[in-house]
Amino acid sequence: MNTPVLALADVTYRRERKMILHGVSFTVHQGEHWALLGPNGSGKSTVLGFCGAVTHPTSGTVHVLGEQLGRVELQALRRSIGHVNPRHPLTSPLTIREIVLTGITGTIETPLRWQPQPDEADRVDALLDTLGLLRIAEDRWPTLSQGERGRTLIARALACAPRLLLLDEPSTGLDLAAREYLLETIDLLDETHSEITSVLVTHHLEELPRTTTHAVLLAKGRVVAAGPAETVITTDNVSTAFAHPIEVHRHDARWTARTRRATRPDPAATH
Ligand SMILES: Nc1ncnc2c1ncn2[C@@H]1O[C@H](COP(=O)(O)OP(=O)(O)OP(=O)(O)O)[C@@H](O)[C@H]1O
Repeated sequence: MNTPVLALADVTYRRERKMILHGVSFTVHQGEHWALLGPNGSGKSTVLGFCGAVTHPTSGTVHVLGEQLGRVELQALRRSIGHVNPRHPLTSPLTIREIVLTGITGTIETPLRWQPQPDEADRVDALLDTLGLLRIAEDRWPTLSQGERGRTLIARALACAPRLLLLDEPSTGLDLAAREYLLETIDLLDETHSEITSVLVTHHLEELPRTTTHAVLLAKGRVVAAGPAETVITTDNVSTAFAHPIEVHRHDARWTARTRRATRPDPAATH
């Protein structure tokens, strides 16, 4: 078996005397698409911080792209990781094309006097095309819809040709049509960038792309279940994680969740 893309083994994380993660373990292999699920405060962002080589665990081990955190220069490792953060801290009114180019420089703004090489410009154009942004490539960030911003940030994350793509609640703030377009775009990456491994964080099962292969369900800093999506995202596991009776359904590779209603006597039934 190939070296895992991510391997968390018995990871704990403590901040200001508070235990945030208690023995989290899961392993991600190349080409898999993982979802990190759980209620508010369950530890999803903290786990994503390890996946992105941003934070070190308090104990346990984290291997990212074969390197153990704590024994490797994080900056170098991060160059192989594309991170889609909906709170992208851009302040200047860059165009979509300029923003995607900052994925190559690894910066938020365009570096002074930096010009892309012809092959880099071509790569960015190809990404703009894949993500349906070529026609509006000169539109500027402040004028973009949330959906256009989401797709721009995915193109930016892919510009450095990453091996691992992290998507932190990419559907936040999107209307129904924009969410569906974004999810279709993420599904398309399974064809256009089949070598990429991804981890997507969300609270909502409806926001899981069809191409999701695996999931980790967290609650209060512990793993409720981890593994193939269809064995993890079940009525029982989701109800346990969210401490609420939730009924989970899967149809056409998409998930839905709603409160499980107590069975009431059928008034039409005869006794
Ligand atoms: N630096 C910190 N200091 C103290 N507590 C922290 C720190 N970072 C996170 N926490 C706490 O750790 C817990 C897990 O936080 P985390 O942001 O990882 O959860 P989450 O599942 O991503 O939540 P949400 O869905 O609300 O974004 C929360 O209770 C949070 O308040």
